[in-house]
Amino acid sequence: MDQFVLPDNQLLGKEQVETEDLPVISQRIQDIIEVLNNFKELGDHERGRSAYVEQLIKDMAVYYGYSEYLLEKLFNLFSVSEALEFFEANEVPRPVTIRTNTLRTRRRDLAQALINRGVNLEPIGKWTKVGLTIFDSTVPVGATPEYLAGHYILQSASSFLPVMALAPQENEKILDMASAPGGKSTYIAALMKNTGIIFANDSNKERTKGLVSNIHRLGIKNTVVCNYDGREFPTVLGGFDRVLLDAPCSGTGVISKDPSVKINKNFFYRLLTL
Ligand SMILES: C[S@@+](CC[C@H](N)C(=O)[O-])C[C@H]1O[C@@H](n2cnc3c(N)ncnc32)[C@H](O)[C@@H]1O
Repeated sequence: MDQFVLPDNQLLGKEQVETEDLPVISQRIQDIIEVLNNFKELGDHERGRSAYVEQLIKDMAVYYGYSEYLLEKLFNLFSVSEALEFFEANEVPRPVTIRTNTLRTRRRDLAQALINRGVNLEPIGKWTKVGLTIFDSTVPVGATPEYLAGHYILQSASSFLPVMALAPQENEKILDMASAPGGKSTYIAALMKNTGIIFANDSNKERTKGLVSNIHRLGIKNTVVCNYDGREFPTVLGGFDRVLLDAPCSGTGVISKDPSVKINKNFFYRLLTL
């Protein structure tokens, strides 16, 4: 690499006023990453590594549209190249995925029924026997007769994992402490084959409406919906075999669906008080 020189403040001011020239910024991001990966040989030791990181955060904030606040948090979590991969991945839309409701049908039968309706799909991967990825469709997947009959639920593949880790067993007593709209509770119910009992709780009454509607649509009979602040549970009811806590999150996992998370600082502050 030719010697890369960090821009001074005068040049930066000019750049911002004139254009916010994205190709220039993109090139500088690449250059700074290269310098940071081999700072000993390529870096300006007088200005130090932190000057490069500071500039990188500023450039990435402009290029990818994040607040500098969130970028700093992410840089504390990831290495520079991991952070770059994360930002790039968030620019690519995630495929729609669905989970077969095994209380109503088998994945093979569901796949065939949807293919017959013009849905282009395939199994998500070897790690799940219930998930399907939808590539495209001539019909709205949230309104097919199979959907309305509860043969599947639209659910991100990553949200199957906490339930798989919970590994609920038939006839157990399980608490899902923050459960609305019920993607995970209803998967737990399916794995328990509608036996035992699930307490599907959420502190937000309005959100429990969606939960109740999913429970009805998917034919679940082993679930009691309740509306407490999860922290009250030890005094409400106990003796659970397993407890799932899917607490409110920062939303950074759904940036590709909801780019407003990139600049939503308040949400982070609220999480700090949980
Ligand atoms: C990530 S969402 C849950 C998603 C759900 N587990 C699913 O798979 O569909 C977090 C939920 O926590 C609920 N929540 C927030 N604070 C809570 C509290 N103190 N007690 C119980 N639920 C709470 C929110 O209303 C929200 O529905």
